[in-house]
Amino acid sequence: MSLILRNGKRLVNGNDLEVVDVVIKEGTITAIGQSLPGNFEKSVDLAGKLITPGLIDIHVHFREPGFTDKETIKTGSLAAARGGVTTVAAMPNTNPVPDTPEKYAAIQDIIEKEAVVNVLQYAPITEELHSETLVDMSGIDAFAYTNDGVGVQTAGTMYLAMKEAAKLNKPIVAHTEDDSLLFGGVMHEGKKNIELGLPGILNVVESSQIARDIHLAEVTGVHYHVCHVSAEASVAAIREGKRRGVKVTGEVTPHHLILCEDDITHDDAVFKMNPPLRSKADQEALIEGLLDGTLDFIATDHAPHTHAEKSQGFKNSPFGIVGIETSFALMYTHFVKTGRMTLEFLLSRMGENVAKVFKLPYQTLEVGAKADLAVFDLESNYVISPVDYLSKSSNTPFNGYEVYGMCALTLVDGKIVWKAK
Ligand SMILES: NC(=O)N[C@@H](CC(=O)O)C(=O)O
Ligand SMILES: [Zn+2]
Ligand SMILES: [Zn+2]
Repeated sequence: MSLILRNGKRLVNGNDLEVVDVVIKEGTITAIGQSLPGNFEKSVDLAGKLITPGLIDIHVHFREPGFTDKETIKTGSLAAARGGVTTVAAMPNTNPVPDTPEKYAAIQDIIEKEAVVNVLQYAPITEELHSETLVDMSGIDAFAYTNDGVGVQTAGTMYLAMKEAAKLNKPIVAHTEDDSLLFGGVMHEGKKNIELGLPGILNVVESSQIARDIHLAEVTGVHYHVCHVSAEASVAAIREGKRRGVKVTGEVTPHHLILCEDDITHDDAVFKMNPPLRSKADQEALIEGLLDGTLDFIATDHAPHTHAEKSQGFKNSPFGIVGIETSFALMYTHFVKTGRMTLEFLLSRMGENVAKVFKLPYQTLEVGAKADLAVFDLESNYVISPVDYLSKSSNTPFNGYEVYGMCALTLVDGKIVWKAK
């Protein structure tokens, strides 16, 4: 099968683009250039849209096995394709938790059969995510280990996990949340929770565990990666850790970069996620942290829940929002269109930098590279609408937002896995 994508625009540097055709044969890019001659079995006119290596989202919940009413590996990966995301990493807070080689292999089997994009599967740090017994890390050959969904509550367990992961040269990825500081909180402890009369979640719930873990990472030498950083003090702790030479990295979500507690209009669980939307000052610290390299990249924490589950208000609904279908458009609209970052910077933080941090293969737009590609329409706007989602769930406060940067086409291994109508 030979395919030519005509009249795309690739990034040269900053925000500068140049018109190119891209030829793909047997899943590989075989030519890039202007007005390329030749006969091809299939030709697609990109009409001046951006063509770029596919995005990587290192933090998603695909809910399989166990919670397939919220999402499956099939629907989650279709949603990824619609977002221009060609590689994802799925969290292990499934049922069962993949805490044995057999349970882990069972998920790999589903991925092999069902996934339309590249899906990596995390293994947990402890059995049942319970902070007690470490999984057999050498027996479960995952790219990284995490208990995302819950924090590792005891320092001793985290220390032993880090020692083992360091020995295997694998990262420890941490959802940082000290349960003893939670006091039943459901949203950020700030202004809005008082206005709405809801119990708050302190910033130190997160930042104190990050501080603990950075010290443990320093003595164990492990690569320690922090999920969904939300608080100013957390950014400061990571910045200081990096300065001391600790192998610490961090991610930030589009929702924590774009929203803060002031944007919560009323008691609606569409605004409920963990960690919560924090103060304006926290939001600004996250943006600064991303811009200065303290936070290494963007990940969505795509966390689908059913409409029924999310219709129970802040107190009773589960934490989490979807994000994989809208991450590029939201970030492009709010940060590149407004001049706060270049397109080059954004794409690196949604692709190349993620690959660098986790030592994953990264497909550049070059002859000889595997054709994992995304095409984005930067010129026209559209309204984010739940009826368009390929995800089973639509729980996000961004429904109704007007954005630029719709994904028009996605290819994995040279095959079209998403094409906008
Ligand atoms: N982020 C969330 O609010 N929820 C996630 C768990 C998590 O990422 O901590 C989920 O699994 O629903
Ligand atoms: Zn988490
Ligand atoms: Zn998560």
